[in-house]
Order: sequence, then structure tokens, then C-alpha cells
Amino acid sequence: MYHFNEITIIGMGLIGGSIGLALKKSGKIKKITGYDVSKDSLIEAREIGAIDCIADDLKKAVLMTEVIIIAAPLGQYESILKEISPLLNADVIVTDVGSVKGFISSMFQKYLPKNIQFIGGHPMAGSEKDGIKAARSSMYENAYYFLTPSENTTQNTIEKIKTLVTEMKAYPIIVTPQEHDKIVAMISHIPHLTAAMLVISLSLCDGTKYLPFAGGGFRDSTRIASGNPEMWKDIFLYNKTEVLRSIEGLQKNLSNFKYALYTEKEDEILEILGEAKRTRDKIPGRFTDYMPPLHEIVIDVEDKPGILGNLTRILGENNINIKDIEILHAREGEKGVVKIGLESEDDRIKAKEILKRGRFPFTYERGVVNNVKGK
Ligand SMILES: NC(=O)C1=CN([C@@H]2O[C@H](COP(=O)(O)OP(=O)(O)OC[C@H]3O[C@@H](n4cnc5c(N)ncnc54)[C@H](O)[C@@H]3O)[C@@H](O)[C@H]2O)C=CC1
Ligand SMILES: O=C(O)C(=O)Cc1ccc(O)cc1
Repeated sequence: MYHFNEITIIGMGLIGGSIGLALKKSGKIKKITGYDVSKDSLIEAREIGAIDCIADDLKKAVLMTEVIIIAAPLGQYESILKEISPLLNADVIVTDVGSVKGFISSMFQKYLPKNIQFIGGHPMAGSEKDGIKAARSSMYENAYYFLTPSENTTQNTIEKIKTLVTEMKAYPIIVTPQEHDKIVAMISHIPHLTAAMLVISLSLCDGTKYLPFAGGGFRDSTRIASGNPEMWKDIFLYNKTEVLRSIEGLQKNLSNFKYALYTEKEDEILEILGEAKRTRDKIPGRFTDYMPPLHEIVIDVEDKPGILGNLTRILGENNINIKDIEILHAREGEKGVVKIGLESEDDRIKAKEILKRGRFPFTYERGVVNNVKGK
């Protein structure tokens, strides 16, 4: 396995900061240099241990480094690439974390010298928050991390960056920039758009005054609408073609539902809602071969303070590592359901016994998630 000694991160915000923290935690990278237009972000990044050194300018940032990770807003790429291109060492690898890949690939091709290796990257984890203060070392644990090689990217570069991603505890997935943009339009960009539309629809009928009544459903469906508008504006514009295509699909589905409701076609309404439920229930089922299968248990818990802490502490004390956790519903005064994904069948049996015999009698088994057995 190849390990880098020195890397540089340009943009020390949520994502750049989290990558720095994750890589420092891995202990595999000797020196991480950070550059940002905000001096305060750089100082904070060094204080929390996301970087070892601050570069005062882009020139110092890209000298003597093995990998450059661009983690700045998409709208800043052009000026950054223009400035760093003449300064790069021949053996450096350039990558990034941008949420759109087709346009990045063209921009890399346009500005970087032909002998420079580059590979696009996009960690599929983040938050509606931004800035270094929201950075977390655990951000990429068990997250998918898309890598989009270009025609000129060598296998050696791909393997090296895959190792770097693995050191962040994420799962590298290789796709073309075009496939990437199609996928994220459906699973990230359209969900953001619908969340934003749900929220602003309230103002259409003077409904914002009812916001205090918003329960779990509204909150779950709209959390991402709190994301940085500047970042999302860039994402929509740079992935315009795929987002427009997905909007058409969404409009078609809405029209179908509207018609079924207007004509009171119960079967069609049921079929649409049933199909949605069947598909949603597969999450976080790992029905691809990308990730190792998880072994699930489901626990009915009282909805009261500290209950999750107790549950995870008991598993931790028994050396059982939680790979995935989902709260299926939690309403005041009622039971909540927690679904936990474990690494092995042994862990599942052990966890079930310990919890059932102890403070969580309502613990049930589920099958291996990516196996039809799972129920
Ligand atoms: N926010 C999220 O959940 C995710 C974001 N991304 C991508 O990550 C990138 C960064 O996003 P965040 O970290 O969320 O944003 P952020 O706003 O938290 O951080 C961006 C940082 O870049 C700095 N910056 C701005 N212009 C710069 C320039 N010219 N040179 C150097 N630094 C500059 C800013 O001062 C800021 O510290 C974006 O391209 C976004 O598409 C990818 C996955 C998830
Ligand atoms: O907050 C969330 O759940 C997100 O999905 C964050 C996110 C935002 C942008 C991306 O390109 C990837 C992930």
C-alpha cells in the first residue's frame, strides 16, 4: 500500500477540514499543509489538528507536495487552477471534492499541464452546516467516496488515491464523471431541490406561521434545505443538464399522482405510495457489491434522554463495533425504533443476546441487509 508523506488541502472549510482531521487521525500522513483565503479558518484548522502547516499563498501551498486536494467552492475552481497550473511539480497528483464532476473534468483538462495527473473526487457525506467549525474527523467513516478518473489518469494514480480515501475510512467508488453527475442529480441534487421547494411552498399559502408544529416528517424531509445557498446555486448550475432531466421525472411523477387523486383512482394511489415505500425501505440496505454486507438488529426503545447513549455504550463495552445506525421513528412519549448494522454474524448474535438479556428486551434480528433473507 502506498502512503503519502505530504499533502495539501486548498479550502479549509467543512469538507477540507474534515479530510484533514480524518487523515491526521489515520496517522499515515506526515505533513498536511492548508491554504484558504480566510486566515481565521486556517488558524482554526491548525488549532484543531486538521493541518500541520499554514501556507500563506497558493504558491507555497503547492510546492513540495505529493497530492493537492481542492476543497473550495465550485465557483472558485477556475481561478485556483489558473493560478496553480504553472507552479506544479511534475509528479504531483491533483484531486478535489466538488459535488459535480463533468465540468470539473473539463476544467482540469483545460487548465492543468498535460503531464499532471488528476482524478476527480466527491465524498458522499457532508452536512447542511459549513465552515471549519463544523468539520469532523468521523465525517467519512463508512461513506461512499466517488472517484472519477479521466482518460489520462494512470492506474497507479487511481490506486494511490483509493488508498488515501480508504485512510479516511471511506469506500472509494470509481465512476465516469458523466455517470457521477447522473447519480448525484437523482440522489442528492433533486432531494435538495424538493426540500427547498417544500419549505418555500409554505409561504405560498401563508403557512410559515405553522412551522412550530412541524413534526419529524417535515424536519426529516427538509433538513438539507438549510444547506449553504451559495454552494447549492453552484451545484445546480454546474450540473444543469442532469438536474433538468431529473426535474422532468419528478414533474411526471407529480402529474401522475395528481391525476390519480383527481380521478380518485385508489389502486393507482396505493400503487404509487406502495412503490415508494418498498424502495425507501431498502435504505440503508447495501444492495450493491461496493460495501461489505451488514448484519442488522432492530431494537424498540423508550423515547427518553440518554437511551441511545446507553445502547451504544453497552455495545461498545462488549467490543461490538457499530457500522451503521438509523432511528426509524421517535415521537415523544412513544417507543422509537433503532436499527443497528454490525460487521459480522457473530457480532449480531452477541449483540442480540446482550441487549435482550439486559436493558433492551425488545431486540429483534434482521437478515443480512444485502441478502433477500433480510426482513
Ligand atoms: N457541504 C457538503 O456537505 C459537501 C460539499 N462538497 C463540496 O466541497 C466543496 C467545499 O464545500 P464546503 O467545505 O461545504 O464549503 P465551506 O464553505 O465549508 O468551505 C469552503 C472553504 O473554501 C474557502 N475558499 C473560498 N474561496 C477560496 C479560494 N479561492 N481559495 C482557497 N480557499 C477558498 C472558504 O474560505 C472556506 O473555508 C464544494 O466544492 C462542495 O461542492 C462535497 C461533499 C459534501
Ligand atoms: O447533509 C447531507 O445529508 C448531505 O447530503 C450533504 C451533502 C451535500 C453535498 C454533497 O455533494 C454531498 C453531501
